[in-house]
Amino acid sequence: MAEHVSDVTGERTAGAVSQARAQFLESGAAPSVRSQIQLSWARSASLGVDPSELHPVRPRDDDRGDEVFDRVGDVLARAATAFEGEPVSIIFAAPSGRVLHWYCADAALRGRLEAVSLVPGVGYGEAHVGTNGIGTALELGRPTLVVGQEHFNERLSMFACAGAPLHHPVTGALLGVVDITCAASLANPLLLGTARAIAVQLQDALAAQLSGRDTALLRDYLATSRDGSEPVLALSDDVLMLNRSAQDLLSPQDRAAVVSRTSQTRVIATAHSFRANLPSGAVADLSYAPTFHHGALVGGVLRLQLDPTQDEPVQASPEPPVRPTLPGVVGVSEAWTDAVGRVRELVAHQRTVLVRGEAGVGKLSLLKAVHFGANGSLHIRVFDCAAVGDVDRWIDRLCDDLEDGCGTIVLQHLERLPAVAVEPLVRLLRQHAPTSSVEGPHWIVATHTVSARPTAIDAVVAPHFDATVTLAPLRERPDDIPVLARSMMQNAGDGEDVRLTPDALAHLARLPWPGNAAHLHEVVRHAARHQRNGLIDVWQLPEECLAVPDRPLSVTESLERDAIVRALREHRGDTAAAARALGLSVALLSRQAQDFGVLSELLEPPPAG
Ligand SMILES: Nc1ncnc2c1ncn2[C@@H]1O[C@H](COP(=O)(O)OP(=O)(O)OP(=O)(O)O)[C@@H](O)[C@H]1O
Repeated sequence: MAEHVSDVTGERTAGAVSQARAQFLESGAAPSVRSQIQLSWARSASLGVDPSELHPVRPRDDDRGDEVFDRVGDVLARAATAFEGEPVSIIFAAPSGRVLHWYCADAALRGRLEAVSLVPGVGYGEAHVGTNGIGTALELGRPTLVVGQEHFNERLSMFACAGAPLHHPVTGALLGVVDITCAASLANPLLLGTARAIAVQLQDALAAQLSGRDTALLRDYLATSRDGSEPVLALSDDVLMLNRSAQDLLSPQDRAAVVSRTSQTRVIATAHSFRANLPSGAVADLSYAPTFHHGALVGGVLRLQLDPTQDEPVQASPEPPVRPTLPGVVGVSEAWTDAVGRVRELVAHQRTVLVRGEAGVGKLSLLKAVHFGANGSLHIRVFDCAAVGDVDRWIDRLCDDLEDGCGTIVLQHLERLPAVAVEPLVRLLRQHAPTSSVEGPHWIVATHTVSARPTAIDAVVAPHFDATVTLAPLRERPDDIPVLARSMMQNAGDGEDVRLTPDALAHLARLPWPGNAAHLHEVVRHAARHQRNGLIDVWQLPEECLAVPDRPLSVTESLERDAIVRALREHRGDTAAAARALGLSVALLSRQAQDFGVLSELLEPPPAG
């Protein structure tokens, strides 16, 4: 066997490497040098690296090295303090070989490093400067020591460099390299062990930044999609990963449908298969394997095949926008369209109208909508009866605006009118009635939130309006709920195409909505803010939608309900695990879940299918 001459400590050996290098530069071969150096020299020569002079290049910032350095920089800085006062430098470089950071407390060494441009921003890959601790470790993907004349470039032969690559703790992707550089005369095999130990510390720091749940899911995903030929997805509540084959195969709509369909069966803690019809018309066969972390279900990995008879996914057509009944409002129920028709007609005939209904039912929205001009202008002035202040001045302002004749006066929240303002307002309504036939839009309408018991407003003020229109609560016009929810989602998506699945829309239509449209609006906005893949299914709706209590809940009870729903959702219907997470007994959790009207599907995983 040829004697390898790279024993880094021997004088005689250093001379032999020098000779081998000269031989290589002359003949292109140097059999006596260890093979990894010989191959690196060959690569350097074929890349056209100059063996005598350095030509520093500054590679473009095309890798994610800075981002990685941000995450491990503190650990590296701490490791570097161990070398304070020593003539060594610790360098971190990106996968491209671009030096990102260096620590060097020794002024003389610093000067020598600067002389060879071994400084941040400069490329030290093999393609830039030939064989060296940074570039060759990156090329080989393993710790590498390069000493003195083993450097391809003569100018670097005064150094010894030990490079240890930094790999992603889960994916194994190359993220950079830690290099220790010192004078060649100080070369020591321990340099390599030290560089490797620092790289391990950095990798541990990266691992600590990953949650155990994510790591478990990622590991299963990588194991399943190893050869990359089969479409694979991994998903949990927070993560969605697709390999290239899955990305190529699925249109965004099909992708969202697969995720949605899977979220319904993810509560099942055993591997299972199912079929799904996709928006493109294709049929997908899906095999799902759950992932566990410390015994808890965290998500799972999905292998997918499209039915071979339908292998050409068709682009799904976009969901048609909801057509508003009037500008800014939608509704299809008879109750809604009747109310709109009556208000329009009364306003057109300059009659004073009182629009009654529960809180948040859409009284003001309806009045605004009927007053939108063709040019988008709004011809109303809203006076909030809850903010009257000085009654005389408030009535004066009302009169002025009526005389201006440039719009309808809306008295919002008439039920909150202070008692002292009742009589002056009644007087105004009486005076106003005869003038309502005068040309110009100057009539009065009001919104009135009804309460369980009649109030003074019902008895004293309401009779002075020409007509009353009552807008039914949402629970009495469930047909409006899906159109309202879709329209609200179109506006809440912030430019993104976010949708509620048909199941989610149907589920929303079954809920009682004590806060009416305002309540629904709040829920839609919350769901849009927390969505991850553009499609919101029943299980991604806010906690309150997954429980239907048969009585109003107190604030504390609502918080308890949310915690129970969250835990059941997180543990995929495993009541024992959810109870453990909440510190409750299973019996108490079940009792409370029942009391709060938690959907039974959350307590019993749905069957696969
Ligand atoms: N028909 C509708 N179409 C679209 N959005 C609606 C409709 N009805 C109500 N909304 C929305 O519901 C919310 C509440 O509506 P609005 O303020 O008109 O209710 P309200 O009955 O006047 O409430 P309150 O009496 O509590 O002040 C608003 O965000 C509004 O945009």
